[in-house]
Amino acid sequence: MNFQDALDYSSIELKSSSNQQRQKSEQLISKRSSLLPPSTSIRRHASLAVDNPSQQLTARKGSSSKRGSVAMEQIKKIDLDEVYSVFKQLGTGRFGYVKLAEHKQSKANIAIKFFPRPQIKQSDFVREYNFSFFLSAHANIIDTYDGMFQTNDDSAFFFVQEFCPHASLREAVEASPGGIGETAVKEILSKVLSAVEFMHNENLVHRNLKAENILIFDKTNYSRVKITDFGLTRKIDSTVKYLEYVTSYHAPELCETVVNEVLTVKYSIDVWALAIIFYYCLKGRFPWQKATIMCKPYWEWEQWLKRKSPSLPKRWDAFSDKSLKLFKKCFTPKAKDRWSVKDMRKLIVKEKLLKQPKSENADEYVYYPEETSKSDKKVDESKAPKKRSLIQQWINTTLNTMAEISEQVVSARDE
Ligand SMILES: Nc1ncnc2c1ncn2[C@@H]1O[C@H](COP(=O)(O)OP(=O)(O)OP(=O)(O)O)[C@@H](O)[C@H]1O
Repeated sequence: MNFQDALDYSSIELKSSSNQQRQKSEQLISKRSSLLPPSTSIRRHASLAVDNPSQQLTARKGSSSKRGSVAMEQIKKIDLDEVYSVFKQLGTGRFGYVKLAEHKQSKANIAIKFFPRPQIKQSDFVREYNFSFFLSAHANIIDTYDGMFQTNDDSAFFFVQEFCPHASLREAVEASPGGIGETAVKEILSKVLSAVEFMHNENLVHRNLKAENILIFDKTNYSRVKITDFGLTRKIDSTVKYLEYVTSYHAPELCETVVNEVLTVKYSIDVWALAIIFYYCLKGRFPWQKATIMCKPYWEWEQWLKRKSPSLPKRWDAFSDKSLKLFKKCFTPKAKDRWSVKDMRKLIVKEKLLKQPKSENADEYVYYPEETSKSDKKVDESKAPKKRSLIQQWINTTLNTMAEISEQVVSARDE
């Protein structure tokens, strides 16, 4: 079996045509991966990855034992240029950068994820490697090859992954500003949800699901789609510090940044991010910048959800009733009431997602001012008092919140 065969082999498991085979593969995978490592474990047979990635990948897929030693030990040093020809940068993030490289011996293209030292702690690198390696058993999770290394000059830790020759979901959506369409969404999301469901079954929460971390290997029919980046992955119910930044993917409970406080990790964090990805793929934009009442589109959604506002904002118009049901169940501020990934998958696979094919003008906003034609004006005038009162409500709520915050700041200062 050559390297490419080994890669293909890795993706056969959940892609077999019959359901029976698929169930069998799922059982096999879940049996193998119930041996997830403790967060600081280290594997001992690191040199294999450098010698021959195809052999070690095949070995890993066939291996029944995956748990390594728990002790921290010296990570093997490698002369990078001896083993790999390192080419262009594929991407960069907060924790490191990913480069395209060729494994000299097998001539296979691979991706190397670097973690610069001393900024990145060894324990963080080891944890990410372990999660990445052990989760690779799933067909919709990036393959990580066996072995943790550091460069000879001590400048970085690194591990090796399969290379995705195409772009991430983010680039795919950016290339289709009105959304990538219902068929593509079903294909992509069913695979992403299958991968996340697998993680949740293993009591793990990804915590960094976003379009950039969904890699598309096949742009024509989206048959190979994989999730990546397990740097923030944690066990369910573990406690973590609040992140220092907030993005459009973050649930409301993550946006209430409280300095020095900790947060308990829950599956509902992933569920919220997946619903954002679902919206983003279908519409080509995010529903809001941040899930806080200071952000008007989010505030409007919450008002509608709490039945304080009778009308759903226009930007939700294109979605079918079933999609709206999904949003109601996933975009609820009460984290414990949110749907599971399994519920999401069932609905997305089975149901109609959009009301009708998107027309160019169907989309209102989020960040653009709305243009009203003369014929629309009549209708708008009749609705004007309601709209004004909603805006007034929003202003009042925002002002009240700001007043509360400044009171807290003043009392904290006085103390
Ligand atoms: N195997 C791969 N093949 C091709 N491109 C990749 C691969 N792995 C990562 N990338 C690209 O590199 C980017 C950064 O990788 P990754 O998300 O793993 O880094 P990170 O530092 O953990 O990022 P973040 O700040 O999001 O946590 C990805 O968004 C993706 O576009």
